[in-house]
Amino acid sequence: MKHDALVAVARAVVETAGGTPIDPDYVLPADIPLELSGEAVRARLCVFQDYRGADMAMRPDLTLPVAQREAARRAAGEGGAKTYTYAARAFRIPVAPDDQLEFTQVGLERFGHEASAEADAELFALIHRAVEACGVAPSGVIMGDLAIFPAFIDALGLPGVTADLLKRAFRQEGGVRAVLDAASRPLEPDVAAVLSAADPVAALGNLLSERNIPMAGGRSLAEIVEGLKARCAAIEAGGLSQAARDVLLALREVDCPLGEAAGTLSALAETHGLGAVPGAIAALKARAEAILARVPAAAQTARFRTGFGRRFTYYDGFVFEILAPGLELTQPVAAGGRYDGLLTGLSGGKVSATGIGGVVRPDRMVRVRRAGA
Ligand SMILES: N[C@@H](Cc1c[nH]c[nH+]1)C(=O)O
Repeated sequence: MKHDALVAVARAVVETAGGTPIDPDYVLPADIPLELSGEAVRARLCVFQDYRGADMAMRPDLTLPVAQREAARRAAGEGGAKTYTYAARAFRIPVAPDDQLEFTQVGLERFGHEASAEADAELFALIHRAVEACGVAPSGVIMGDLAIFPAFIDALGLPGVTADLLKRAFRQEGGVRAVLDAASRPLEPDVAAVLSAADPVAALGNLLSERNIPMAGGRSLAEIVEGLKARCAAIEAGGLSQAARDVLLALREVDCPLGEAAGTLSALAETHGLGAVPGAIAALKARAEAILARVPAAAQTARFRTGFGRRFTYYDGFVFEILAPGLELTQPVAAGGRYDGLLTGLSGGKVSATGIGGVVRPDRMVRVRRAGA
């Protein structure tokens, strides 16, 4: 089957969820994807300036422009539960020579439906079915839950600044380790001098250029200064106990078959005497059971990783990627997850509604099928 035939097959599966077809704005104000993409996607955004000199971006996915439309619809006073389906173009600078900058995502976004283990499992099963209908047998599924790490942080009862710093650090690869290392030693004198300067952002810029240190990772100087201030506050608040460090390091490492995830996390919480985590773990357990009931093959293919889920920072619960033979780990054939806080964020707090969605990538599935033929 050629690309367009796979698009049609995937689309037919996705449309069994009902809903309205949509093809929203191609171009977004750049700050929306810049703020809501994780480092990996942020580095791959297609950004340009328009005639006003304003930074704009080609949509890197459909979730953002669809959610933007939905936030506007709700802000205009409309409500209810809504499902949108699409087979539409997205734009990212390729990670590999065989990926294209412009590619089609076939998927759906659902707003205002009850958030539950069943709803998560239903969405995952639908996307999994779309992959299978395209003739691709998933070689692996990676799942995460963005609610787990914050629940452990809250249960540890850390000072507020430290807890916030760690929750933010979790969103970056290697971030938690860096905070744990940094929280145990005082700020380097030249960094402390930057923070006490009249204009810390300018002082940081000078320090970096004096030392010939390039900017990497897509963060602005102002964001780096914010991070340093938070780190400073966390150190002043007493850093982290050895017990807290042990839990967080162990938590970060959890990578196990989906069916074992809840047990592994409960054991970790119990070993460290953390009483307040069971709610988040029970939600994970119910979801894992619902997924394994609907997609029995996931018992062999699906793994849970605490540290997974950083492609977009709008995710705040269940998140997954489906992998296929012959493609890199960075090239999933399907992905999705829950983002119950996104509409609130996009509307500046004017509206709120649950959100969940997922996509498949026919361009990658064509290559998997060709390689297997
Ligand atoms: N937009 C995500 C997938 C997704 C859709 N809905 C929720 N998640 C991506 O491109 O990876």
